[in-house]
Amino acid sequence: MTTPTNPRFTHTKYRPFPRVALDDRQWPSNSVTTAPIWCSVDLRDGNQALIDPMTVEQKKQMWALLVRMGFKEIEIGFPSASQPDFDFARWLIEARQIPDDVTVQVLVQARDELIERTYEALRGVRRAVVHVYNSTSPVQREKVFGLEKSGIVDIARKGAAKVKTEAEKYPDTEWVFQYSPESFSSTEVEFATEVCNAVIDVWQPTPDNKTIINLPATVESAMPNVFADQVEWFCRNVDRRDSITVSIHTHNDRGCAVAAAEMALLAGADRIEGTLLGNGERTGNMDIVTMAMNLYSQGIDPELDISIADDIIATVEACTNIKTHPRHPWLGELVYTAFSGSHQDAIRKCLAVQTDDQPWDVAYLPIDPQDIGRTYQSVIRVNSQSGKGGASYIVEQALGVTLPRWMQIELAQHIQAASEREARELSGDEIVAIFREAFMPRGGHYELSGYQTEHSNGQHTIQATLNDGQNLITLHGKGTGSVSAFGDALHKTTGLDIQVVQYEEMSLGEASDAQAMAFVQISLQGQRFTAASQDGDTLAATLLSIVTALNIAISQGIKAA
Ligand SMILES: CC(=O)SCCNC(=O)CCNC(=O)[C@H](O)C(C)(C)COP(=O)(O)OP(=O)(O)OC[C@H]1O[C@@H](n2cnc3c(N)ncnc32)[C@H](O)[C@@H]1OP(=O)(O)O
Ligand SMILES: CC(C)C(=O)C(=O)O
Ligand SMILES: [Mg+2]
Repeated sequence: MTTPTNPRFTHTKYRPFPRVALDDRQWPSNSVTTAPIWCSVDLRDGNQALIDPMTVEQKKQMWALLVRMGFKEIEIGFPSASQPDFDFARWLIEARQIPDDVTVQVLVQARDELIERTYEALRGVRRAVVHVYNSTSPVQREKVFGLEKSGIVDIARKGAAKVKTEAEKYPDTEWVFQYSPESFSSTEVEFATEVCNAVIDVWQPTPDNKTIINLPATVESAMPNVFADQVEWFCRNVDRRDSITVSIHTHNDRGCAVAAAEMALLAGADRIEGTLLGNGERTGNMDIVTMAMNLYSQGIDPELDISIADDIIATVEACTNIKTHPRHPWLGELVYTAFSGSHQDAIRKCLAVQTDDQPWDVAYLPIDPQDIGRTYQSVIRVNSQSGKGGASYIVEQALGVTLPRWMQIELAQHIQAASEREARELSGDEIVAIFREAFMPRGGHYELSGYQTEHSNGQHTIQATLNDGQNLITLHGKGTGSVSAFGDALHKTTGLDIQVVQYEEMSLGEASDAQAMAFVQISLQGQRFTAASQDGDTLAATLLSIVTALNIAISQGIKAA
């Protein structure tokens, strides 16, 4: 047993949440196949949790983003509680900012004067959801409200009645009523259902005129499977199930808000409330972006435009003053980045064979980062944990060629040494610079000034000119190919026994002025030297790369005769 440093760290003062009696639960066998009705509560629940609540200007910015993303239901605030919320509602209505297919929603406590003010804020709106709530859990009943269950039912029933009678004063608006038994997940499910049934009895919804019943995990206090049981129990027992939209509103206290909302869909819910990137009270509201991307990555249309990921992050950060964690699911800066060698190797190999007409199937990348505007350049980043795949990928992207495997191994050694020396990540530019410095150094002992080749009777001959900085040296050689003929010519001139161990040449493009790239590894006095060269002609590129490899060898102490 570990003795905690702080003696107050005592688990025995907490109790497990009681399970729901639902032995024939169905939800574990269900699947989610379509997106739910989404409702953004960024402008209300997200806003009420901020150090500095949004100004009207920030609310306008957030509103524009939510509409652009395709939200059809947006909770715009608590207009009876604050003047900015009231003013924002008036601006939306008077400046005709609400598209025909978007419905605004507002929250209000079950208190008469607040409900009246709420309708004033909404005067003239085409369609709106009036969302009324009161708390139902034992702790709220006993310690906050000091009421028996009947008193709580009474608040709900009276609030619902007031919502209904006020609505009648504004007959030109299409009103939708929503009720939340706040702290639903911490309430005995039988009692929560009883309170909702009392509200339903007041509102008398029909299949053509539905009421929204929103089930909040105001504070997440149990595992998501317990929440799913509560939702399934509720859906089975609530009155007029066909006349209500069952909505879910989870918070993230245990880190499972998305999981709980997903399981609630399995359990029969129709609608999900949440916020972008999960801003909200304490650990936040359910993150709609994460849940929508979870659907998307399963081949389900999320019915929200998340392709504008960077705009979403920028707007949320500008309106909330909260930074996005680099490992935030789906959208964080690092979530499509691999530093480790084996991941980079797998990603590179999978990307090389992935085509647009096949289902996405790339190891370590659950979706194509390009779908949300991320480039493959940011996918592979290199530090001391990286192997040959990562650095090669970056050089290949920069040069437009595929490096031969032996070249990748050589490159990896240079990169590993540099990243360990620097003790940090190497940028793409640095990696390309290391490649060029190691394998394509400029200058050197010899410069290839020109060459001519001939081929007859199966034999290749070459005449080449080298400049050693002082003299022009003409060399002659023969062999079974131009490369071996050049090796022979170098041997005769320098006295060095140069064996071309590996070489590969490739074209860099389709156009007639295409550049060629050659990679070569020579063996000399028991050592290997690797070089690369680029030229308009493949043979020239190869000969240049041999001269470069020879120059590298000389620069490392190999002496010409
Ligand atoms: C889980 C959620 O997110 S719920 C939404 C929470 N959001 C907010 O509260 C943000 C906006 N709220 C506010 O600005 C203020 O609370 C206001 C303006 C609405 C009301 O302020 P106040 O009149 O000072 O009341 P306050 O919010 O402190 O509520 C306390 C009183 O309302 C009662 N009350 C609280 N919630 C409710 C409710 N949903 N329905 C009915 N009565 C309620 C309490 O029992 C308490 O009554 P008491 O004064 O008789 O003891
Ligand atoms: C008002 C309700 C829906 C709420 O925000 C909550 O219970 O978390
Ligand atoms: Mg909430």
